[in-house]
Amino acid sequence: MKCYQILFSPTGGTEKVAAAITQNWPEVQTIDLSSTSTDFASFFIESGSLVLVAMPSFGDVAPQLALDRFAQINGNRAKCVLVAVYGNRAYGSTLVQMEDTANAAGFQVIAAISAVAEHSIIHEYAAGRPNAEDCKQLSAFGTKIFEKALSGSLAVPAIPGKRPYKKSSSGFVPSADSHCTNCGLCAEKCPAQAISKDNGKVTDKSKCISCMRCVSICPVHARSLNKVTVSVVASAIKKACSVQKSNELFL
Ligand SMILES: Cc1cc2nc3c(=O)[nH]c(=O)nc-3n(C[C@H](O)[C@H](O)[C@H](O)COP(=O)(O)O)c2cc1C
Repeated sequence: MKCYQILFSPTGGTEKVAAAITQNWPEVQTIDLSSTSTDFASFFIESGSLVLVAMPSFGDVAPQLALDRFAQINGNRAKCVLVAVYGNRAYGSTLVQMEDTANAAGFQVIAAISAVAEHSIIHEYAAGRPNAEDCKQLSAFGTKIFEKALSGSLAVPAIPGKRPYKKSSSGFVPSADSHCTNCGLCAEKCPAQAISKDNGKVTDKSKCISCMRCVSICPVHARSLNKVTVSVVASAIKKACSVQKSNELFL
């Protein structure tokens, strides 16, 4: 069985979760939804394949940019596993939104997972997750899913989440301080092409999806969110984030 992982992982948490789930799968080909140079409509997924699709939850929904790119891939009736990764607050409608997109793109959803990873804005929430215990559990989920795919079962899992879902919205636009050397890495790696290639201090607010990739990859740590905004958000979600959430498998 041919295996794929279709990933949107701006700061690496989603990628870690996906790696744990697919640990015992045969060779896995990666399709990176953060790429700005890929023609996603050109992918041909073989019908017998098993495809993992993983995205972070941003404000209870999936990042629209990632959904739009995923929607271009022709699922060709391949079996599909949806993974929503979140920072220990909540994942809301993320999985059902991914389910609707997967079905419309021609995939057959046979499983879904919600998994916790370090919060990419408030790093003290879910710090260090997925940890070794998470990875062991996620890998066991992956094995169960692989067995279901091998069995040929197309039973559709009951996936939690509200429809209709709210629109994804952002608003946290990172800025660069005087340490910025204008190296261009953030502009090159920004999934939304929101940062000027000529001047790293210029960000197009209408394009920025607040994914935090630029903050996480800046080699001189010149990029950050407004500290007051971060502390307001941290207080607002503190209660919801204080109870450690478990990873969930819907099979
Ligand atoms: C703009 C934004 C919104 C987020 N919204 C939520 C949320 O609603 N619930 C939650 O638990 N975590 C939320 N998070 C945390 C991410 O879902 C989590 O850190 C995820 O692991 C990030 O994936 P990545 O490391 O692959 O980028 C948010 C993060 C960002 C940047």
